Amino acid sequence: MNKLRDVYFKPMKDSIYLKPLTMHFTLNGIHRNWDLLEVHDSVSILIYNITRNVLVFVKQFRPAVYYGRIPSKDKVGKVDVNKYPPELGVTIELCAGIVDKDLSFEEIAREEMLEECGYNVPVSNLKKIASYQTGVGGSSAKQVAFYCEVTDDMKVNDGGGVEDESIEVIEMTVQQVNDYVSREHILSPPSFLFGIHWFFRNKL
Ligand SMILES: Nc1nc(=O)c2ncn([C@@H]3O[C@H](COP(=O)(O)OP(=O)(O)O[C@H]4O[C@H](CO)[C@@H](O)[C@H](O)[C@H]4O)[C@@H](O)[C@H]3O)c2[nH]1
Ligand SMILES: [Mg+2]
Repeated sequence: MNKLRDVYFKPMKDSIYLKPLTMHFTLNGIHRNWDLLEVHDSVSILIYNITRNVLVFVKQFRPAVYYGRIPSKDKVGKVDVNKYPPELGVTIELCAGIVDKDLSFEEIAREEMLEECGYNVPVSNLKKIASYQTGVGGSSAKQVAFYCEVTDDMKVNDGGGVEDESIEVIEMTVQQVNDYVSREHILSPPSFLFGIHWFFRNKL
């Protein structure tokens, strides 16, 4: 259960995570500008626990999602968290992480599985399923998606992420995932949908 308080929005100061800039260019003889954000490349991992036949996901509060779900008029000043509870910003996602170290995509994926989900898995268990561009409007980067089968004896801690991350590890059966993705609005990113559909197509 997330307890949220003291929420307000301010313009961004210098960030080590996001670098805003404007690209100036001439395309087909027409001069144009495009505002964009530089972001990190990333990995995502679709985890399937073959001991109990469940898919393993992470559930977490996403500030950007929460922000997007509050009407503009109520974004001014302190946000009324009774009117806008934290659940508005809680997503279900694949285990995933940014490439912010000088490691291979596989090694980053291995680390994320351990930090976020508590599974200690050899790199050789990771199967690359795709590589694609995230975003494409305001920001874009490469994401490498992996599939990884795990067993209960690979679970060495509760997961939950590092430092101030507040991640809940959840498990869903194929039937539960099927019900979840049949909702009218799915509070999950496209990488999650991609992974699920890849699994339905290739593993069932
Ligand atoms: N943006 C930002 N602002 C802060 O103030 C800020 N303060 C700290 N951080 C740090 O950024 C890192 C983000 O965590 P991850 O490495 O696990 O990456 P994810 O956020 O899980 O993102 C992945 O998964 C998503 C889909 O599931 C995809 O869309 C992304 O492409 C993909 O990278 C953490 O170390 C966190 O401590 C901030 N990050
Ligand atoms: Mg993550």
